[in-house]
Amino acid sequence: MSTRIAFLKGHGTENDFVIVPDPDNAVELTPAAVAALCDRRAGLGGDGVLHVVRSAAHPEARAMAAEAEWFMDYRNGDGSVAEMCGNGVRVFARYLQHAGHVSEGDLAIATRGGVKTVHIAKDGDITVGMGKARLPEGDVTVSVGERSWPARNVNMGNPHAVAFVDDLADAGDLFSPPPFGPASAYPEGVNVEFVVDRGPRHVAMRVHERGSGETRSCGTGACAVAVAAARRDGIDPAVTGTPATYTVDVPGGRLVITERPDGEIEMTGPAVIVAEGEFDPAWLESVVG
Ligand SMILES: N[C@@H](CCC[C@H](N)C(=O)O)C(=O)O
Repeated sequence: MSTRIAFLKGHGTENDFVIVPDPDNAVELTPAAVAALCDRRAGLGGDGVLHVVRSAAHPEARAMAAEAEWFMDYRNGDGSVAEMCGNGVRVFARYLQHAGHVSEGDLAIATRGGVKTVHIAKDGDITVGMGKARLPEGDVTVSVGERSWPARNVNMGNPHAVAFVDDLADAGDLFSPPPFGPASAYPEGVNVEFVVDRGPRHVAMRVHERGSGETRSCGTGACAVAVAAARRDGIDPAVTGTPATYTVDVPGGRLVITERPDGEIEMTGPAVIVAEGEFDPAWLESVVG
């Protein structure tokens, strides 16, 4: 890692990120460096890192460069790599706007989960085309300690297990021990959502994220929850020919999810930049060598 590195801090429904602008992909973000940046006591603190790189400069994104100028190289707080981050991609778009790279309107962002279309609205909210959900067949179970719940396996580019519970407090302290789904269904680990009903097409959730622990929100998780809730309610837009919209409350705010008859899912929510600065070079040296 070179010595002088700029950062920003941002969040989407309080799913918070350290943003590292690095157009030429010159910063070596090792897993240890990411974990140090995300450390809430000894580092800057965040659920993950949004590494902002031009697609043409990143080996994983070069093939998408003609479609999307910028690549969201997303990392979880423990340094692991994930395919997609729904709150992250809104905050990523907000950063591009803040830095003057884009203005209000539509843009395409490359992610490991493919190119996502993003709309920055005048009112400040950001809408992301999240793609289609996959619903692998087969029952899955999520467990916390001695307790288990049946869950729905939903893939939003990344893996989710959605469990409907009587009370969000049922899940207890999601950190000790963390919830898990069966390794056979989730060989790469899983994000677990616990969900309760709040009203017609309105649910609330808690989430334990793979690689980050319990967070205040998860955008891909909210999409997985909306789809699982719709199927549970007997609603499939592909069958009815009508879009289905669910409001999903998360501990850090609210997301609105619409599934269209063609299966495409759109998520709308806020994205905020809260600070910007430069890492202290001596500190960086000490944590990443
Ligand atoms: N917070 C994210 C999801 C981030 C990735 C996830 N932890 C994984 O490993 O799949 C979101 O808003 O979608």
